[in-house]
Amino acid sequence: MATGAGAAAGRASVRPVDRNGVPRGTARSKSVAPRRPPSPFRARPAAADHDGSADLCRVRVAVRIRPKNAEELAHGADFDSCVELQPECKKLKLKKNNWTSESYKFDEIFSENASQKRLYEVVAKPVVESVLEGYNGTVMAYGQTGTGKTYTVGRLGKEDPSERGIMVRSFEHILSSMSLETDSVAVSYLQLYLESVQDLLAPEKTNIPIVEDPKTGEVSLPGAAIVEIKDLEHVFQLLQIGETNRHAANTKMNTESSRSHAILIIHLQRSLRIKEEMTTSIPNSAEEFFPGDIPLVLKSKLLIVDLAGSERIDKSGSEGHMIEEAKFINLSLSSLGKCINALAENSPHIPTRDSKLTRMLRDSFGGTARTSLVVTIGPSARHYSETSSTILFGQRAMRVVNTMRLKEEIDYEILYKKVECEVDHLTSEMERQQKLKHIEITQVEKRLKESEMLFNDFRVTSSMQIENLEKEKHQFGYAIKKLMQELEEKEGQNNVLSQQIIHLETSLNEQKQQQLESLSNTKILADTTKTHEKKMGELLRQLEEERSHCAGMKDHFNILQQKLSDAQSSAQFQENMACELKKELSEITTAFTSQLHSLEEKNSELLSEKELIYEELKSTQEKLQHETTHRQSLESEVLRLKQSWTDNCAEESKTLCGMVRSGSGLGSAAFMSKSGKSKETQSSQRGTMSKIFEEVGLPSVLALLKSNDLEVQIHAVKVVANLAAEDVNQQKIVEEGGLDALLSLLETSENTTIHRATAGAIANLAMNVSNQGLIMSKGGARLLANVASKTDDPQTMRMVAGAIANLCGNDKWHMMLKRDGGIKALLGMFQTGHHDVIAQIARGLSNFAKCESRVISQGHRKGRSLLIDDGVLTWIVANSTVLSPSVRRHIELAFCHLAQNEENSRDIIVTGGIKELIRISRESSRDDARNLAKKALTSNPAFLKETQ
Ligand SMILES: Nc1ncnc2c1ncn2[C@@H]1O[C@H](COP(=O)(O)OP(=O)(O)OP(=O)(O)O)[C@@H](O)[C@H]1O
Repeated sequence: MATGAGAAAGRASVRPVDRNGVPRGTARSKSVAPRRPPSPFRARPAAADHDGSADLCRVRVAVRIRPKNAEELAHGADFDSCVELQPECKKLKLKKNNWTSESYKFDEIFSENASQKRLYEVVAKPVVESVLEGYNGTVMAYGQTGTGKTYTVGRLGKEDPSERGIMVRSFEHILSSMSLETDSVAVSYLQLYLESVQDLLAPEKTNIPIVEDPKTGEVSLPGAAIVEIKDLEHVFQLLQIGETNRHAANTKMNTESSRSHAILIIHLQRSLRIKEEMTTSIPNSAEEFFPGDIPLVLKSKLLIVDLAGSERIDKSGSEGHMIEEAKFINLSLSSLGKCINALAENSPHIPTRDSKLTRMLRDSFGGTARTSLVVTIGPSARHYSETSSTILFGQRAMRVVNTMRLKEEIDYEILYKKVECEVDHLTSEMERQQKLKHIEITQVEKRLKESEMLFNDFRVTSSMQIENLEKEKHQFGYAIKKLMQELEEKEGQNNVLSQQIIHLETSLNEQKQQQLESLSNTKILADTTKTHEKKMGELLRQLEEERSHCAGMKDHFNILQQKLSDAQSSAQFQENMACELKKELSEITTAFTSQLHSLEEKNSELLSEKELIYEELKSTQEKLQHETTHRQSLESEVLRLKQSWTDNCAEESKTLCGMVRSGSGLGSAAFMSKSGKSKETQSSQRGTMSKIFEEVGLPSVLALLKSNDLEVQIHAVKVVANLAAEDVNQQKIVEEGGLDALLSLLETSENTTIHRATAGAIANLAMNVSNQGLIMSKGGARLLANVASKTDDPQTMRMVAGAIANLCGNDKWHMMLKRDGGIKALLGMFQTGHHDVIAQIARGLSNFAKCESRVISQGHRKGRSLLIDDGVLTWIVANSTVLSPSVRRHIELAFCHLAQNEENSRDIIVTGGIKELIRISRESSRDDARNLAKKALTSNPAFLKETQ
């Protein structure tokens, strides 16, 4: 019950819905199931509808009437119907008497013939559809005890699918609408019993704290088991486990009355991807970081609540511990009623914190969930006032308006994984790039080095070559110069020779002239001429030689010149080559430098990208850290509040209990009200007793227990017995010595009426746990057993059996109870054959076996059952089938609890109990007994061997 509707904030993004239930400003994801047309149950306005925008979220209320049961059919007018249905106009008439009636309009009316299927489709299906779309939802059954809440909500119908109730059908619907590959369905199953939240799937977890998020108002139970669902078979298993662990009892109003509120929470988680075009209210940073691909989850919860029935203790016949249970049930239901009233009247204060039930249902009434309520009623006029108050509750609930909101969250887990993946990917990419870069640099460096070496080699060889060429050139130059000189010298010599020849020719000619002139000296002249001619021939030959030598020299000079020019062109070529190599080297260096630059740029880009991702990762981690710290501080705040609340509650509950009891009056004295007297006689007797009590005071009344006058003694015991039915008096009676006086009367008196009334008083005192210890330690069980062995009065036996049955409900005293003969006495009273006595025996054995089984399963005790030595097993096997059905159901349950202890296997087999176990597993009318019997038959190796 939300005290403020606009409390949504924080991590989850909460979007309001439009008139069709679609979140405003959001395009729906493909993965979300398309909306179905609204069901008539959802759309049809009711008498108490509010303004248009809230209509869709008003709590929807349907009424279902149970068919008459065997008792109602058997009795006549007393059980006449007080309800007249007009389903066609969704109205019902409640008849106070033949002339006064009132008419009420609801969202739907279901007659006694309405099928489970139709009820699911009209009441629960629209809520389940909303839950599949991401909203929270609640389906709840409310009504008087025995009017069909569990039938409507929790019926398993494993064998007969048409019998299936809302829980099973919701799972069928959810599992057929979801893909368990991408989405998940999980369940928690809890009971609220005596104001303690217990896990029905892990019963060792008790007192589970209820935690409320102060920002969003979200209620959670972090201590409860959340079991992921695999398939429908798994659902059946879990629901059966829950049913077996749920507290139930046999009351006058319902043989299988639920003594706790059962709350099934189905957690759905559906994956979404928000695409770029979608407008979301997810933080911008996330969208910037993962544009167009933000992992989102729609988380929703469906609460299916089977409330324990409201009951009038006097009517339901609750006794002992059951009275305590009934008080807690009524208290939490009255808190729920107060919250509904406050919400219906728009009161500024909603007393949500008054009970754990209202705290757990905070979101269902006045919160963000779509809520449907089935109010169950019985037809009988005998229960007119309960039916009327149930109907008024439903009418008020119809005025409660919820504000449905869609809750979507960033899937931080997936986001975190995604970021991690991205970082991993980038890191490995960066490392890869760095490796590649390193390889490239190494290769380029290697090539550069090789080129440098080549270049150096080339430079050395070419400079050597140039040097050689220079040398050669120099040598050639020198040789040419020398040749030229020689040539010049030869030419000089030639010139001298030519001049000599010219001179000789001239002188020859002159001599010839002279010869002509002097004929006498002809001979001498001829000789001289000959000598001269000879000399000239020699000179000509020398000249010729010189000339050919000169031509050779010229050729050699030409060759040398050719060689020089060749050497010069080779040096030019070498120089060109060096230039080209230089150019190539500078190109390689430039390319390498630019490659190096681009790699460095890429590297710095990758580094800054990595830094960005790290920052985002850091902020996500900080967010998570912040969330965790916030949650921890909330938990400690809740613990602190819980402590102070518990302290306050202790005070308040005392007061309230007193009020409830005073409402039920002395008439609720369980073991005195069945005396067969008329109501008027009882109430006048009660009046007289209270008067005596008020006027004379408890000490004086207790003193009269020791009176010598038998009549006075009888009246005093009756007064004490009636007073002992009230919790408030019990402690005083014990403190003033009343218990001692009663036990002493039981021991000393021989009077049957005294025995009966005293046993009744002790039975009433034995309802209280602290008194049980006193009764046992003062030998009460032994004295009760003694009376049982002496009396043949069925009413006395009923009181004695009732007292022992109450003591059986406390495992601390089991050993002593057995030792003092309590169990034997219980079985011994069976011979009376009186139904009421046998019912108490059955109740006692069932209490004993149930408590013992619990203690053994929790490992606090070992060994075979204490009941076996006293012959209980043999008795059960021999008698269970001849007992009346209502008694047999208790006995079957007791037997099944005994069968859970493997230490009892041998005795069960020897006494022929296997047959009985098989019979119970097939025929028992109690689902829990059938389930326990099946469990024992399939899990106990000794039984398996026997059955094979
Ligand atoms: N619509 C129905 N059709 C047939 N039988 C029904 C219907 N409603 C209830 N019953 C029967 O009535 C009996 C009591 O029903 P049920 O146990 O569901 O009541 P309840 O309201 O849950 O009671 P309590 O609050 O005591 O647990 C059961 O035997 C059940 O099978």
